[in-house]
Amino acid sequence: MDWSNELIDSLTWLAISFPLCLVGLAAVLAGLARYTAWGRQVRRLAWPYFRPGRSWVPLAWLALIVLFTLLSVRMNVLFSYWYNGFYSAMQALDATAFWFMLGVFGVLATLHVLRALLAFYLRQAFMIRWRVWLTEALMARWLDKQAYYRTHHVAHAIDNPDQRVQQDVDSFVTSSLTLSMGLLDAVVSLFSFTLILWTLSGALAVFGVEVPRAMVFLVYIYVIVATVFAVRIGRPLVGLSFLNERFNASFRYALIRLREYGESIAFFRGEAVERKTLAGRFADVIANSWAIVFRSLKFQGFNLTVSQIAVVFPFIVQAPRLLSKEITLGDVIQTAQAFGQVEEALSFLRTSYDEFASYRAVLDRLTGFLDAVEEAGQLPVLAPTPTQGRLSLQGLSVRKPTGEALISDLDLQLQAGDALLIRGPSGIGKTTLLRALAGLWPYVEGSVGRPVEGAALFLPQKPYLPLGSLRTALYYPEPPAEDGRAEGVLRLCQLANLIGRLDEQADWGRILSLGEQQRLAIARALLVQPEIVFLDEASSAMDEGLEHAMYGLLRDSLPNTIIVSVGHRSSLGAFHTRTLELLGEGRWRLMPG
Ligand SMILES: Nc1ncnc2c1ncn2[C@@H]1O[C@H](COP(=O)(O)OP(=O)(O)OP(=O)(O)O)[C@@H](O)[C@H]1O
Repeated sequence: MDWSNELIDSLTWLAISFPLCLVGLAAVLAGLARYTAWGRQVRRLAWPYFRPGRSWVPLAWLALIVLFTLLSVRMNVLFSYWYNGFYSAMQALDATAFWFMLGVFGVLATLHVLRALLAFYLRQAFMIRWRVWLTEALMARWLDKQAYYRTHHVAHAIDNPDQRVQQDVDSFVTSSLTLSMGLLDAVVSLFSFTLILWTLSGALAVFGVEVPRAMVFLVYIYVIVATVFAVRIGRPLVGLSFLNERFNASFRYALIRLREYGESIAFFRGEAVERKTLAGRFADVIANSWAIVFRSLKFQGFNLTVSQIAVVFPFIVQAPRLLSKEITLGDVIQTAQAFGQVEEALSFLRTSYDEFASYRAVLDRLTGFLDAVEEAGQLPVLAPTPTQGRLSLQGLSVRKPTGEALISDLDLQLQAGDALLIRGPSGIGKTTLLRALAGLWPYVEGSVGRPVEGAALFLPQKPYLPLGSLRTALYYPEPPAEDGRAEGVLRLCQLANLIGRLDEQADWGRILSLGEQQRLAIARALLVQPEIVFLDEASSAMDEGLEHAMYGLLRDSLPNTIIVSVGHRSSLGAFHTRTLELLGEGRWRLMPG
């Protein structure tokens, strides 16, 4: 090896191999996307980010990572020649060559450290950027057209969507890069070190037959046989790794529910039942972990044995040629190194099998998420026609997901200042009618005209209080304002005691009583002054006197607003101009007062 020319040689090597690798990588990815189901899943998830029509930056960044992967292979090749020269110098007791090789090492080691640090930075920065983009894209799709809600109605509802957005995106990005660059590294190393091994290996007599370049053939046969066995031993890890994620997610979900419904469970003294549920789900996690441990023991045991044999194998084969002075000690060391590199490269499939198994599971979960979101997007929606100060229902029919009629052919007109009370026994479809009017319920026909967006307000029985201050909750979903109106409406809703705490950050959904939360929702209506307000048992937790006061306040403060209420108390009738009674099986009756 001529070290003085090496810089030029290495640059030439890079100039040839870099474009070749880019083309090869693109061809492999295109082939996988065309001929394998998981390749198509990768394309579906990755293409929107790498599409040049959007931006060239991700592809350029990836190309830079490919370049650094090639540099790493080239450095390994140089190190293998360095070992040869260094050991040969020592064997020859050549002091000049020895010190020269130490100088070469100094240059190589410096370059190696710089390359490793830069490569690390490039990879991490690339992964963070990709993760940010993909997470934002999935969050956007999750929030678009109320997919977070409507996915409950799809045929293939998904478990733990939160885990998919948060954890699986990270795993997808990391594994995509490590697996693809690992493969590239393996292929280029295979070429480079097979060449080295070819020049260093001699003939070997196998059962009396002379095999030329025996070392090259031996390493290939050895690893191919080992890989076939390893894939058979490792295959069950695919399913086990999928189950691992599922069981953990379901255990975590049970823990979250325990926290969310803590108070109800505490009232019930339901600890024993909860412990049983938790223990059951945790037992699944542990049983699966043991199954992974035992399967991995077999898998890793096999892999370790294969790698250990590979350490001594080249020495045994080359020893006779060294002893007969056909080759130098440096040649033997370089052979062992090249053998190790070829073995490692060929073993890529075998050693990455478990990571690939988890990767497939991640792909299934992420594409399952996209499927559910797309399916939710295709569910029919009854988008309301915008009107001003008027509610108009024509031929409105609402069904259960099973097809059972809840309301058939409803015609109704309400003008500004009108108020409608919807009544009927529990489970008859009152809330579902409001969902249909809001455009959330998919099983609906007919037409709805009503004020939309900020001009319509829906108040459910259990108000939603977002994270943050009380002021944020009061103005939600508008940004909080400090215009003095919040204090006024709190006073009107008999919540003056909260005025001093408007900017306090707390878990208000837990602190305030349900009645207080419902009054806070009424205060929100007073602030927003909508053209139409829907109240779904929004005063159920108040006593009759307070409910009376709140409805009186609504009517007086918002005289032109249409009020549509769902409620059971007969006293509510006084505040409504019409009553819609649901009678079951789709029948209904509209009455004055
Ligand atoms: N997501 C859903 N999937 C399947 N069935 C549903 C779903 N949501 C509601 N239902 C069914 O639709 C019917 C009407 O429910 P809805 O909540 O509208 O009743 P309601 O009249 O408001 O009852 P309540 O007075 O008890 O609040 C019920 O039988 C309910 O089980």
